[in-house]
Amino acid sequence: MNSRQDTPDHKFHRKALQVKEAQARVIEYAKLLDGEEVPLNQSCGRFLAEPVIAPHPFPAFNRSGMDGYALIAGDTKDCGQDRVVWLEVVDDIPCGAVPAVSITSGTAARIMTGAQVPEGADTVVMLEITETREEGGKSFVGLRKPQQAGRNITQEGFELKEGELVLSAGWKIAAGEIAALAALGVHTVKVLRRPKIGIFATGTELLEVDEPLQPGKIRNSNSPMLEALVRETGGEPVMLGAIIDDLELARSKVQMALDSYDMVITTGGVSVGDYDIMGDLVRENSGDMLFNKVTMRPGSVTTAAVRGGKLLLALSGNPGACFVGFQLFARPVISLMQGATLPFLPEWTAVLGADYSKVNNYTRYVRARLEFRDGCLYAYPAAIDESSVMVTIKDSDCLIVVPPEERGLSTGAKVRVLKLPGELQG
Ligand SMILES: Nc1nc2c(c(=O)[nH]1)N[C@H]1C(S)=C(S)[C@@H](COP(=O)(O)OP(=O)(O)OC[C@H]3O[C@@H](n4cnc5c(N)ncnc54)[C@H](O)[C@@H]3O)O[C@H]1N2
Ligand code: MOO
Ligand SMILES: [Mg+2]
Repeated sequence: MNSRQDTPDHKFHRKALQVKEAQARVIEYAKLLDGEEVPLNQSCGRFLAEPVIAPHPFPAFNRSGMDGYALIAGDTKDCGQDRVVWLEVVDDIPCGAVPAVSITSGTAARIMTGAQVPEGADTVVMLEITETREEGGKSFVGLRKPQQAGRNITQEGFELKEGELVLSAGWKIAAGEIAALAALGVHTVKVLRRPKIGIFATGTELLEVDEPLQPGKIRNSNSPMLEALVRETGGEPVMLGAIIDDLELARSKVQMALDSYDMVITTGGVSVGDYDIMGDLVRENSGDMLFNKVTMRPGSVTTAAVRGGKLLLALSGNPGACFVGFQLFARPVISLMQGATLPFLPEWTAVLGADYSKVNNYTRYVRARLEFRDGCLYAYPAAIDESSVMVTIKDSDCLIVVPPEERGLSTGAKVRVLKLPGELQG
């Protein structure tokens, strides 16, 4: 293990990358995963592995939009307030039935909303403007107003033609997509596999969440946070626990995780301290290293490496830095692996709701709360947002991007914000 005496100089000399450049380096390793069939009711939030083509028109038949009578509009041209035209009712078509006969001049069919319009009929007249009579064992429908052809009928294929592209590959499935797939009889869907993300923490100070507090120790809050973040991003977290600050242990854990999973995320031990073993581990095989410093705060020590084509993202142990590091680097990779086309956090413009005075030579990602007021979006920076602070992560729905060396920002300033996933808190 390192001691202060034998700390090599190069440990301190890190080349800092801009966030955009660091993101470009990691997303190169976001390889698209293979597809898998899932039942339709489990496909929400997944990305299609292949396009969906309509196997039949939708609707599949000319559909009545009203409860009424299907008839030929031309038959009603001589109608008037005092001139009722009577048509013989030759069929009764509830939803789900197939018309028994075609409509010819002088006849009509009683029909319900959603039922198949019979051949020959070119309009449906709603019940409310009709009258009926029985005569000689026959039913008749009477009309006092001329009707237009084409009314209250949805043509076959109005929404989708047979063979039409319904959803392209890479499309994210939500409720509307599920409705379309269900209507077309697509009961299993080929989606891209969820990436398996191995997660472990390093730190001799770490206790399990269910352990009683001990002097000098803290509970491992980053691992469960990362687990939730991976899940939120559509990945499948694989929890590999926490290890003490031991280089040998970390090395074998990283190797095992990279062999088994699509990507590995660690937290802790990436700075220059005596026990920052993850930093050492990545540096010892420096050919694999993508970066170990980024011009951002929090998370300047965020480190990434590639081994066997797989990405190892070593995030800081400081909770704020761990969170921001995930959002900027892990999220786009996990999203791209599933076929997402917009993998980065959406960028919005907001008005700063309170002064922000911290100045930095790196870009700052400030946790903030968004609020819509009078048609305007305001961003309120968290009262405490240091890298080591955990408690205000829960209060934030965005990260304000404060450019480097900005001389402090005043209330009312226009700011760029990265919108975090989820609803705005009330
Ligand atoms: N001499 C220097 N010291 C530090 C520098 C520097 O440039 N020179 N950078 C600072 C910055 S910036 C950060 S950020 C931190 C990064 O620390 P590490 O990533 O090496 O993380 P640790 O040393 O392991 O822990 C830092 C902090 O976070 C707590 N921690 C760690 N793991 C967890 C976890 N799983 N759950 C909750 N909290 C965790 C840990 O106890 C420490 O308090 O370094 C600065 N130092
Ligand atoms: O990495 Mo540290 O979070 O820049 O403060
Ligand atoms: Mg450290």
